[in-house]
Amino acid sequence: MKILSAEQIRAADAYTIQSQNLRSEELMERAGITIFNWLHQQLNGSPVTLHIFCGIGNNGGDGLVVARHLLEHGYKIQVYVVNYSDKRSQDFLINFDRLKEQKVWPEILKEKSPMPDIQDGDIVVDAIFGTGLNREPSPWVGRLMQDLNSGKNLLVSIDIPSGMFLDKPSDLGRVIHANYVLTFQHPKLVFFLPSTGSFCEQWVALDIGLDEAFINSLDTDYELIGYHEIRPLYRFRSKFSHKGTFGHAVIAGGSHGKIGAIKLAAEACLRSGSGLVTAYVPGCGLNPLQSSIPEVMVLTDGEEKEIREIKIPFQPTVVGIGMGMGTSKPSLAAFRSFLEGWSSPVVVDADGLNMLAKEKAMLKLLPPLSVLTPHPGELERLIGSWKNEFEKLEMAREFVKKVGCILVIKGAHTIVLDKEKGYVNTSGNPGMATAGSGDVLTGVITGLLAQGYTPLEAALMGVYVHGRAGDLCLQAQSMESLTAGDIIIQLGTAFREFYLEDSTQSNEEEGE
Ligand SMILES: NC(=O)C1=CN([C@@H]2O[C@H](COP(=O)(O)OP(=O)(O)OC[C@H]3O[C@@H](n4cnc5c(N)ncnc54)[C@H](OP(=O)(O)O)[C@@H]3O)[C@@H](O)[C@H]2O)[C@@H](O)CC1
Ligand SMILES: Nc1ncnc2c1ncn2[C@@H]1O[C@H](COP(=O)(O)OP(=O)(O)O)[C@@H](O)[C@H]1O
Ligand SMILES: [K+]
Repeated sequence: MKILSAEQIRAADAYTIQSQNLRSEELMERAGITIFNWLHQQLNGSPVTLHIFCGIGNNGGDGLVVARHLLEHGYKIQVYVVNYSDKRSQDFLINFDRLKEQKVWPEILKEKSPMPDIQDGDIVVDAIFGTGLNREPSPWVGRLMQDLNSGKNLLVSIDIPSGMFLDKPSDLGRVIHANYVLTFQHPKLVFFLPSTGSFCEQWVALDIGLDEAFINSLDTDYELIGYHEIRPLYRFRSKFSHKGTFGHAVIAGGSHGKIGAIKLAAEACLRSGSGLVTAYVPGCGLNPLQSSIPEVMVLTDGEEKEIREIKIPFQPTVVGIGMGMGTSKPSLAAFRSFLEGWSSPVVVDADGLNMLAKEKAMLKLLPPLSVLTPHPGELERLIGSWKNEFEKLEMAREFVKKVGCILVIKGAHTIVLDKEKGYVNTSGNPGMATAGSGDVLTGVITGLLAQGYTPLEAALMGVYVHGRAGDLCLQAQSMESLTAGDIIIQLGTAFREFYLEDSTQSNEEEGE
């Protein structure tokens, strides 16, 4: 699903009005009714009081439409106009009059107005600012937002939490902390970034009939990926395939005390369908690997405790490298000389990334379209520090263009970047913040590359399937107990869902 910028949202809005021959107030009515229907479905006529805070633009206009429909369906409402400007929009004014026709006179809140009386358990609907925010809210509006945030009320934001910019950092002291964001048609990038995402606890994208053909024609910087985007990439196996069809992956790394990283990555690689898997480890890895995963072949370095040279006596399809490897001078030299002699995409993780950060000249040795899988700490070592999430993404995009790689920025919503686009993943859960889960991801991506998926496909499918396997773990256990090994076990079910016609996946429309 495409993630639109503020400008693209305005364009889709304008295009829809024109192509469907609508008046803008009719689109607002449709938007407001859609929000009302969602609320009505959840509340089912409950006697709770809803306090609707409206700005003076179109987001406020939406709030007024919602208020009118709530009233018509017998809900108890209190409506406020947060009067931060005199420039009321046309459609706001139309709906302001319609509400007054229903004998509702909203309370006008100004700088010195006392905070309205809201009882614990009442619901607050936030329609103060939408996508038209173009400067910081003034301090008194910020204070009102803080008061609303500190109450014991469910906070439902229309379109976006008020005070949040879509394409630049926001002053988070002046942003509504929404329990639910009822957004129009497509989710916004800020819902998925760590700093702003925590202000959007759950989001729901509501279809208001914006022209999807037009939206599909837009070239967006970001896309959301879930089951429906990944399934078409899935390749069914032909009846006459054999293990040679699915490649031979090498998982290289490990050092004394860190052979487990290779065990996890190699097993995940195998369970993602690589025909053959060989682990390349220092001598101390031989026995533990041979006894724990007999399906995986093992090659050892002459050294016992760390890798000092990487000599692979056959031509592997793909190499995943760096997990638990350490960054000592001899290991770095081995990595460098491996890259000098290697020309097809590699998957680099963990200490492989740290070595690239230590000796940036090695980045030039990376074969084109190699997949790099940093967590935030590794990313910072690679690209330098950033002031905010937007700068981070800009810097990461620059890096991708310069190096010619695919970058998998790991996190709650992992973002896969190639030179064209960013893909925001929707699967996964905080239970996956556990030792070794990144090693599993590297194994999965390497296994997919071994089978012939392109590097971008392997990164996208790998990230989605890894998160999905993590989510499946929670059907039988808790976030606390989840281990990286459990994720490997669930890979089977996660892949199997691609065979099923009617999967129950629907995380595109609703997220947390
Ligand atoms: N897209 C769609 O498909 C649909 C969109 N719809 C709805 O429209 C919403 C966008 O509405 P919007 O453009 O009127 O802007 P909104 O956020 O209400 O702000 C109002 C005005 O406030 C001003 N202003 C800005 N910052 C300020 C500040 N800090 N302090 C003071 N003033 C400030 C600024 O005007 P300015 O003063 O700069 O001229 C701005 O124009 C969108 O989120 C959705 O809810 C639906 O109705 C239909 C379908
Ligand atoms: N809160 C979270 N929600 C979803 N996925 C998460 C969360 N925290 C971590 N993960 C995932 O778990 C993995 C952690 O990787 P990493 O930090 O490299 O772990 P390790 O180094 O222990 O292997 C990443 O794929 C990341 O996206
Ligand atoms: K809002």
